[in-house]
Amino acid sequence: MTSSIEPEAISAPGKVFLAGGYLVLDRKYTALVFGLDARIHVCIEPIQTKSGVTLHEIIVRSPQFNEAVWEYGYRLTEGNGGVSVTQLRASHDSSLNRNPFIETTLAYALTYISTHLAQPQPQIHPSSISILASSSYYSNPGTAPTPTSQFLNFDVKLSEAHKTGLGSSAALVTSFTAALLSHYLPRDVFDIEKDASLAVLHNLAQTAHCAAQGKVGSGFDIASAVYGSCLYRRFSPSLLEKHGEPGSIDFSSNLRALVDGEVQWDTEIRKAAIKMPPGLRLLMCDVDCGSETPGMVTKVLAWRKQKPEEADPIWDELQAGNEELAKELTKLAESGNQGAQDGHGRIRELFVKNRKLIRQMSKASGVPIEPREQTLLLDACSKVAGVIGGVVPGAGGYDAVVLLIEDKPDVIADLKELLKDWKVEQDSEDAVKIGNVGMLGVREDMVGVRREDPVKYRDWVHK
Ligand SMILES: Nc1ncnc2c1ncn2[C@@H]1O[C@H](COP(=O)(O)OP(=O)(O)OP(=O)(O)O)[C@@H](O)[C@H]1O
Ligand SMILES: C[C@@](O)(CCOP(=O)(O)O)CC(=O)O
Repeated sequence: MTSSIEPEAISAPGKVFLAGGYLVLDRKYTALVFGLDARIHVCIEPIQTKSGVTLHEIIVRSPQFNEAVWEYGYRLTEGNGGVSVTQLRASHDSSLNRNPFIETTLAYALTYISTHLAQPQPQIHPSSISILASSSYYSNPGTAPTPTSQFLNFDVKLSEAHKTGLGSSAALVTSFTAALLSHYLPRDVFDIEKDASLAVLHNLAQTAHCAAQGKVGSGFDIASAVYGSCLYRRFSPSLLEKHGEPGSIDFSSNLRALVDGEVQWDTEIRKAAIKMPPGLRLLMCDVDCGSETPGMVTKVLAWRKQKPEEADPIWDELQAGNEELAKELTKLAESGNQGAQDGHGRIRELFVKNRKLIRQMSKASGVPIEPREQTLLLDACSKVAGVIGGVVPGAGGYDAVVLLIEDKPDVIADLKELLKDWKVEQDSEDAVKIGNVGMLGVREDMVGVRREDPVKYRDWVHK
């Protein structure tokens, strides 16, 4: 079998989590996730070596950031342990600047690839990989190298970039995995246009992301990076507890069985269950102030365990509200926005009701999911004509708000005017000074992972 010697490029979308944060960590509940038109692109091409020279090296670059180059050596391990990856130093005394998402994804994807190539010595040729991200993933100002450039140069190190919370690691792991599989496997084994290959991609990206992230998430962000907007029910966490690590005995065959679905995945991804009605759109506002998701998750789950009698009714009511919201949006979309005459009354009510439950959850758990500052912001935005409703997305906190609005320039202009001088009153005891509130240039996009034309990235790849 021969793999592609042509460059390949793949992109995957970011996400906004409209409903079901915290609930979705439990398989009894679901989440409503929209993919966004902010994407992470990965372009891969072979490194040409002089004849007779055998290199086992993969170079990864993120050319929008300073010092963002990671070089890896790779080798097949004994005991069916798959491919192990070692980061190489640029020089003897330079320190390692690690990127756990790239390193882990590389080891998992190369291991899976090696199981499909000629045994006992699968040939994986050296390659060079470039990562390019839409500017809305980061709030740092950037400059366009040319007037028509699709991407910005941020001129900071990746560690200094301010994330806007659109799920950069999930979009990266998904597009990176898809680019490696498309490049190293023949089309009849992996073809991103085919459903069976999407399932392989989902399972592999989910497994690698979970390993790199420390097994904290529900996986909704990988599901939407692969499939786009969807109603999501997570997989059982026990699925990802037994495969071992790269280099451990039988990792290779365990991973192959897991990814190919020999071990049954119980994830539910329903694309048809969510749609955006024509004439409406999502709009995201980035609040220049961060929150720590893992710490919030730990606290909310601890409270739920301790006080199920308080938490369970909130979980059940929120789930009912979330399901109805998905149904209303889909019904409206399928009717071509018929029924919008009442100003989307039922959808408005559902936003209000769900927010009330989220505030109850915040108060009872002591976690600032919709803190007062965000309540004030959401209330003010919701009063702007043409705004149907809004929520704190995902885990909530101080990071962002997402609004459902009529897709009209006037509505956006009025919101811009409101946010221009937005300030939080400082009279409450817990007042956290939320910074500037900016609008992110993103909206929902139903499309998941897709193939791109590598020519688009030529200037960045050969920078
Ligand atoms: N352009 C990029 N190039 C290389 N690595 C990146 C890039 N963007 C993100 N990453 C990797 O993803 C990590 C950020 O992932 P993390 O899960 O913390 O945030 P996120 O997915 O954007 O946010 P959230 O889960 O809040 O939506 C970075 O530390 C880096 O390892
Ligand atoms: C709290 C949680 O349910 C959602 C987190 O969403 P976000 O990363 O804040 O968009 C965690 C998860 O599902 O992984």
